[in-house]
Amino acid sequence: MKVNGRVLKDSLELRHSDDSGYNIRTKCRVSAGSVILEEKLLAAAIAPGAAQKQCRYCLSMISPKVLEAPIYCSRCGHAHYCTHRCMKDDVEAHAQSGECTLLQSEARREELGSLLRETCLALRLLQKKPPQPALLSNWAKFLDPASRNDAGVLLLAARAGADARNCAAAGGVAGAQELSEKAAAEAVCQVFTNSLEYEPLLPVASACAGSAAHQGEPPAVMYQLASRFNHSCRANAAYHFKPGGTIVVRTLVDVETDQEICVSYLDPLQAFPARAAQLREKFCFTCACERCCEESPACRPGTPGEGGPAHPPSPRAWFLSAMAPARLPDEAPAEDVRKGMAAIRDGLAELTEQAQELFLRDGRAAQAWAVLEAGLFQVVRMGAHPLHQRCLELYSCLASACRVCARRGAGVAALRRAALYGLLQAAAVEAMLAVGEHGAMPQAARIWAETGALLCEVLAAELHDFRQDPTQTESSAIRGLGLHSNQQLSQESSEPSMLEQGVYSNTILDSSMHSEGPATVQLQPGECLVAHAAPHSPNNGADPVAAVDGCLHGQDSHHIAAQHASRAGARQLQQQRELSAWAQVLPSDGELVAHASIPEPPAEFAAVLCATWRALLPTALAPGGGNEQSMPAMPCLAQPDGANSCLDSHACPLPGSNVQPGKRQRTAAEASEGAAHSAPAAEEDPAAASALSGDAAGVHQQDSLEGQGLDFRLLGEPAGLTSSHAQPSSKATLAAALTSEPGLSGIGGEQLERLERIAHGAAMCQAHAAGLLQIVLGRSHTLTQSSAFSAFFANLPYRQAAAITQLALQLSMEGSL
Ligand SMILES: C[S@@+](CC[C@H](N)C(=O)[O-])C[C@H]1O[C@@H](n2cnc3c(N)ncnc32)[C@H](O)[C@@H]1O
Repeated sequence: MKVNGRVLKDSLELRHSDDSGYNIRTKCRVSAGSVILEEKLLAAAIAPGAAQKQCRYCLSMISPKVLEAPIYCSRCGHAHYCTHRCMKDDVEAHAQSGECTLLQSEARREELGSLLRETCLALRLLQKKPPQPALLSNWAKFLDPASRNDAGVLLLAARAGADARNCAAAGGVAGAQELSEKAAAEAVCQVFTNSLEYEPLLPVASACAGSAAHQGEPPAVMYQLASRFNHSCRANAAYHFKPGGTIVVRTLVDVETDQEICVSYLDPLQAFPARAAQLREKFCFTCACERCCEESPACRPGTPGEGGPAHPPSPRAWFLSAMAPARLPDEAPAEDVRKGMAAIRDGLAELTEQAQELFLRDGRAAQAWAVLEAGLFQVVRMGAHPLHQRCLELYSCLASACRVCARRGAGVAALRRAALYGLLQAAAVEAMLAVGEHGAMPQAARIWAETGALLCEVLAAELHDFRQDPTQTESSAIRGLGLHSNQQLSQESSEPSMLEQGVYSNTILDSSMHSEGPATVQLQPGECLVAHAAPHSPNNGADPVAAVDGCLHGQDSHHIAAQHASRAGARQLQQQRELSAWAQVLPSDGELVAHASIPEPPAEFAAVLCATWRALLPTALAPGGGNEQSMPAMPCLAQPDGANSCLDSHACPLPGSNVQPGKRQRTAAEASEGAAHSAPAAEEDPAAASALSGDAAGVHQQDSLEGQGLDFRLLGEPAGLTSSHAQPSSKATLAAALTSEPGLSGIGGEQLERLERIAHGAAMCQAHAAGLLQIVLGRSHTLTQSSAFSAFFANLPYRQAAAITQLALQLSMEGSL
């Protein structure tokens, strides 16, 4: 290995620059999907929660058989192994580093809590030959109370580590050397700066296993070289792990000679504030990557209040945060436009927080579904573009929440709803790729794969229902009575109400921003998967914010489109010189173009997904459907002026909003009272009760896109999911597989066609995921029936699984592979 211009891995070199310390660059052009580094572990440590489940040496999960007769270090009792061989190979490092001594002390283990993992890793790092050049520790920043309020905790870890090592040395452990607190503190900081989390199945993990990401903290791992990649929120490389801890780094796009190679330390789908906060809190640095420079408020056009430099934002940043305060006249003063956008931004930010709290932290799926869905439609009506980055985060949460509700008893109709949100999420992440955010490719692959898996689940549930009752019509399927119908949402029923939790805040409502109709979204005939956002022309040319922050406005026909199905639309955009007003602020041509090396979806993509969307939509239940009693009572959000009518009752997503015209609805305050007295809305309001009960008369159904219930056109059209009316060609293999399944011979034409559409959509999602995964993970992970992909189909009867897998395989071959 060489440093400062010397060769590292044939094509890589580690260079020092003053502003970002060491970074890794290519010495030659590298094409997308190339392995640029494959490296063995330098050191690893297991999180306390996983101590008995994962091998401390090779990091693999310990088999149930071994767990019956565990293999562990008899001194500390906390180092578990998968085989005697692993224990033998680890014995020296475990003892010499002082880790064994540290783990023997119950008091220390408790004192350190989750920091035990980092402390053990620091000890193991110190036991190795120090990597050269020395690893960055960011020591001054980590231990400065001004930049980190838990600096004291790091010192605690350092002290505990040093004590343990000194005890081991004093106790005569062979090879254990004394350690100063200072050296231990520096090693702890090096761990915080350079370690990675070992998640061997990612990015396929959450798609395949679903639960892997939620099984507690993964091991922390360090590498000589791989730990030295700088971060970018628009990374051009991504890593994954092989069993045993070896890391593989692959380029996501073509990388030119001498270009820096960066990976992402976080989920790049997050909006700028969340990313910035995470990097600051976890790594103590302010990201200086290209994307952050484009998205940070400091880089946005100057506004009187914000004082940033007056230059236009990048088209990408604009596109992914497009919004148009609705109901503002063309000549609205810039101040009104600004206020409108601020209200939308606040609304989205609040919903993101609610998603974090309700679902991710508290696991309240039903409440999260109801609250987020209501809020989402509201902010979209206020003018947020449905492909706004923050909507993407909400779709993700809604898809998971609906899926959890389906499992807890809301049935197949909730599962269909989950699939709708899955498709929206996938469309939004595809939009990111289409406008050049290639760092999101691993996430895009995972999301397409998950959406495919969700569609498979819908299919399996529908087939199950059909077998149970072959006479059932679609309308009985609507009630979602089939799948898991005897399970209640009991886990949530005893939870405090949303209002008690204070989740109903009206801060996202601003009376001036209420919209009568959807934000202006224009579709062109025949376009497939086209996302549009029409920027408001700068009506006061002096204020670029008004122009640039993209007020979508009716009479302003300039629009921007990213055609996801074939990236031609994004390319076309540059040529659309009718984008005159927008063109004034576009920094340069060609920025809204996907990287040429990103795989395009298979040819029939758009038509198939639109058909799948249409097949799901009429029978996807609104919140509260399916399993009535324990679903949350959902009052309509009150308007700030105290009026108690629903914002937009013909399209209100909430149960209870489909009451007779003129019927008084409950205010949030009344609902709060009702909730506080644990009197379900259902008892007070027969219409709401009927909606909650899943009764066909009361359920929000959408018999067609014109349905009176929740109008998904608002989201589906701009995401391109309704824009193709071309019928995808029928796949004979699927139809044959479906009709030949035992118990399905009597399946009717319409029902069969619906199921085919869903199955075809599943295959298409998997095929596109496979194309992306081939870049991220390599050819060995290409879709095959024997690969991990088969796990998606675990719920399906074998023949459908085989037919879909085969079709997906064929499509991925025909398509981008
Ligand atoms: C794993 S190290 C990367 C290698 C490091 N540059 C070095 O000199 O060894 C991570 C540290 O590099 C710096 N860094 C990485 N990416 C950065 C970015 N996008 N912006 C600013 N600093 C960054 C931060 O100090 C961060 O804590």
